[in-house]
Amino acid sequence: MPTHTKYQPGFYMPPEPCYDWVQKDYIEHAPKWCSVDLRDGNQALIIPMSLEEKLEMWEKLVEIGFKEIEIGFPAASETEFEFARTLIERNMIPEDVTIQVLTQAREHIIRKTFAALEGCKTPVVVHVYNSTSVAQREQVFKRDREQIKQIAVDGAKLLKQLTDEAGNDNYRFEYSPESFTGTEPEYALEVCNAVLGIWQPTPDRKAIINLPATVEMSSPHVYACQVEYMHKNLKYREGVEISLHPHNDRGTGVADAELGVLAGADRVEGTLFGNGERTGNVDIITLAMNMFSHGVDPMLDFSDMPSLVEMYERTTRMVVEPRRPYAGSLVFAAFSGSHQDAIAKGFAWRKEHDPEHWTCPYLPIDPADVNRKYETDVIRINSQSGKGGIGYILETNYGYVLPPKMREELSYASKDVSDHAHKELSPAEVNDIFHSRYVNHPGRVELLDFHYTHADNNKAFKAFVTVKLDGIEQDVIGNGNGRLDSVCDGLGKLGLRAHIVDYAEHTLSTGSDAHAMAYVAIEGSDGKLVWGAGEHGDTVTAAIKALISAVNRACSQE
Ligand SMILES: CC(=O)SCCNC(=O)CCNC(=O)[C@H](O)C(C)(C)COP(=O)(O)OP(=O)(O)OC[C@H]1O[C@@H](n2cnc3c(N)ncnc32)[C@H](O)[C@@H]1OP(=O)(O)O
Ligand SMILES: CC(C)C(=O)C(=O)O
Ligand SMILES: [Mg+2]
Repeated sequence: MPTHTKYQPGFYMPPEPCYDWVQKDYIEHAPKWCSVDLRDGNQALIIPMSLEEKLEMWEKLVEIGFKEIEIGFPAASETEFEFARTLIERNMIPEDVTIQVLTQAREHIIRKTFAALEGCKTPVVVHVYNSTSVAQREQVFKRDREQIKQIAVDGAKLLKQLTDEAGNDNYRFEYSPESFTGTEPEYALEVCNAVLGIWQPTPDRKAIINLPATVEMSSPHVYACQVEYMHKNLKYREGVEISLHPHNDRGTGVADAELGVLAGADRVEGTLFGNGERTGNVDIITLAMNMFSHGVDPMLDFSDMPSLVEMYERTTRMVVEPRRPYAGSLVFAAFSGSHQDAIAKGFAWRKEHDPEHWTCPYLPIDPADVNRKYETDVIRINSQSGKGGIGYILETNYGYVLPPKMREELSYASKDVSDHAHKELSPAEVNDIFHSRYVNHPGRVELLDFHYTHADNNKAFKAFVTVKLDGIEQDVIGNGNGRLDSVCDGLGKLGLRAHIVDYAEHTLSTGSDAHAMAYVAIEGSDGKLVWGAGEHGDTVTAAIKALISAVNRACSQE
């Protein structure tokens, strides 16, 4: 039987209070971003990307606007090494993009890494790491604090030496106390300061100290305190960029990054859609779009999310789950009635009152900003949907503006269909339900012909109507104050109930043929409303057809 008693918190709070970050309410400008898709993302795939796939992903990352990209772990495999060589030899690295490579703090691996970089003229970050956590010191390296610090120092020295030998002043350095979150903060600080002592960074040639939540071990506020402690105590702070590298083991990688930036970090390493080891690296798309939704320019372009999802799924063989923030197929979808109603009203309100800003209920951003479609992605119909949604679907897709009470009735009818079929209804299916129930509805009465005379300055109408009633042709004359009224009178003379309670009409602005739509409610034998709709090229015919549809439906209910 599994028991929680074998677990205990494995993290360490800083030795001094570090809570300044609490007083900041949002991130005011974008941090430096570093994509680690081609390294941390790639090393966690069932089948790592091929050279061609890495190249395609690289081009997309550049297009999105990443200025720092960890391209791989060149000592890991031939593909990784070749990828670095390909970018360099084919001059594929834009001048304003810095490539970054990862190496363990081991001599032969560092040397191989430098070999992969030979001849690179554009800026490079060489990123070296060793684990500093209590668990790894004891269990993996079996070395004490001084010895572990020495691994970092030796690695840092070798990076500096090889860079000096090659005369590469376009190289900068990054150090990660890997498993930082399982390391005592004061010890992590000691190791990082020892590394910085070797590199002696300056504001002109900054070093990067990366603080990975290699395994996320605590609530995000603890990580924020750890980051703030490093921010306040690191030596050479003016010459150091503090970088975050959250993973997502507890599901709060995004919160780690956001609080870590508030706590003083300058830079964030992460991946598209949170790809990466185990539960993934922090999702840079979510971080960037969270800023965007606060009105802050994230300096990354995610304006075509569907094509990004397509490229990512193809090259990594991973899946973007439907509820992945800003990107999943369902993240803008409203099935439930009250949400649909609020969104439809929000759209209308924005159009009329404040087209410049986005305050729509239930939608944190405008779906169009990530190339998602209002027509298909937002209001979707199933058994949880309501009249607001049905009205929106029919209006936006087909131009039908149903009277509110009719919308309500149609929404219950659609709900029923969806409930019994156990499926979502497409706009076309909703339209079919609408047509088959209401529009030009057949029954006992069929309109064959009509014409009018009018008198008293259009205040009195005489309708001459020819119908087939139960298959027998009949002529009837009706009088009334309006055209429809006079037809009602005529139908009444044939013994049909045709007392109009509600009426609406409009022309259809969409489509090549100009059409008219009319909606009529008459009182049924039980006093309830019976609706009908008529669609025709001519407004008056549409109205009479709507009336006859309602009459036919009322007859069939008697
Ligand atoms: C949290 C992270 O994402 S870190 C990045 C992890 N990514 C990867 O490891 C992917 C690429 N790695 C690889 O392809 C391989 O690990 C290689 C080619 C780099 C090295 O492979 P190997 O030589 O077989 O060694 P391996 O990686 O298993 O490491 C084991 C040895 O290195 C030591 N070691 C591991 N990491 C480090 C480090 N950062 N610094 C110094 N020594 C290290 C271990 O203590 C162990 O030492 P031992 O041989 O004395 O027992
Ligand atoms: C190499 C380091 C930065 C890493 O990927 C991690 O600690 O998660
Ligand atoms: Mg990582």
